Amino acid sequence: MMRSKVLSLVPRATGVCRHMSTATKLTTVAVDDKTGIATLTMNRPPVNGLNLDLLRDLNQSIGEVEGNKSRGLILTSSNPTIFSAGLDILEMYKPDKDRIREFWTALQDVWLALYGSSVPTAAAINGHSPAGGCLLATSCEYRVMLPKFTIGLNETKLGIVAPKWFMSSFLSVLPRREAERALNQGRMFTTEEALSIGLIDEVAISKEQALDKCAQFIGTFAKVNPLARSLTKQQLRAVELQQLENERAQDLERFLFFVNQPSVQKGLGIYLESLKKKAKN
Ligand SMILES: CCCCCCCCC/C=C/C(=O)SCCNC(=O)CCNC(=O)[C@H](O)C(C)(C)COP(=O)(O)OP(=O)(O)OC[C@H]1O[C@@H](n2cnc3c(N)ncnc32)[C@H](O)[C@@H]1OP(=O)(O)O
Repeated sequence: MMRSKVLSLVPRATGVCRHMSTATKLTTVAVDDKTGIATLTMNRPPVNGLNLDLLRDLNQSIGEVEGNKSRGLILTSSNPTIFSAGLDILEMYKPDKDRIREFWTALQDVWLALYGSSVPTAAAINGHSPAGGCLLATSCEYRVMLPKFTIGLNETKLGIVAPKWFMSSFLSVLPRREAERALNQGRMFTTEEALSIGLIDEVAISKEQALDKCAQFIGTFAKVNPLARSLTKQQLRAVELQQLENERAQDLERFLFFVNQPSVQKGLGIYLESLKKKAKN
């Protein structure tokens, strides 16, 4: 039975799905009654750009899943072609000085909550997943992706630098040599390339199949003691988590200094223009 207010009932393949969150607007959490697995869906048109509001909602939803004793968390998108376009560049371009602090702090919070989540996590990557999208996906323990999309940390291509903790998630999935090369190149991988290098674990032909495969992964822990499993995961991830916890303030100042450099602002402006021109053509 659900432990928080049930707002609506929606049948799904595996069982009855109960939508729980939803004081928030940009994310929803639906818990499958049969499997006990929560699906957290990002829903910020047009591209699930991670702005302050979406980050806050993500953080709240992850907290909700932690709190409601779900058996696992599947992260996905309501957009049929985009998992997440990464950070909303508009938050970083000509930023408001108070809001950008809150923005970066909210991103730190989301990473700490997702990478350090006590429940098993999986990403059903049902669309493109650049930069911050890849950060979210690689913070999960398992990734299933649909064909003909791309994923990667492309920061260097935008003239920006992925922070250490972005690299930590990436390095928890890829061998160091592959991660280093891809980060330096700002490389985006196709689904097929991502599978062959190990950046994703499986390919699915539909979102439904991706969700099922994620649920199967989470099901592999059914006979493992949950406390032992979560303590094991958290010990394995403790160094990276603790590093950001210890350096949060410096990390924020580093980001602010970097992003406010005139050359970085100019580069972000040019990149935004190129995205808009592409949309017009
Ligand atoms: C030392 C440490 C220091 C720290 C230094 C700082 C470190 C920061 C780390 C940064 C991490 C990041 O995530 S940076 C973000 C990186 N993200 C990207 O490069 C993704 C860019 N976007 C894309 O590639 C594409 O949009 C893609 C996601 C594939 C979807 O393609 P589509 O053709 O479907 O859609 P588009 O037409 O391109 O986009 C639709 C609209 O959304 C807008 N849009 C797309 N992506 C956007 C984005 N990320 N932010 C804002 N707006 C975006 C477009 O401009 C369009 O706006 P209109 O024309 O107005 O409709």
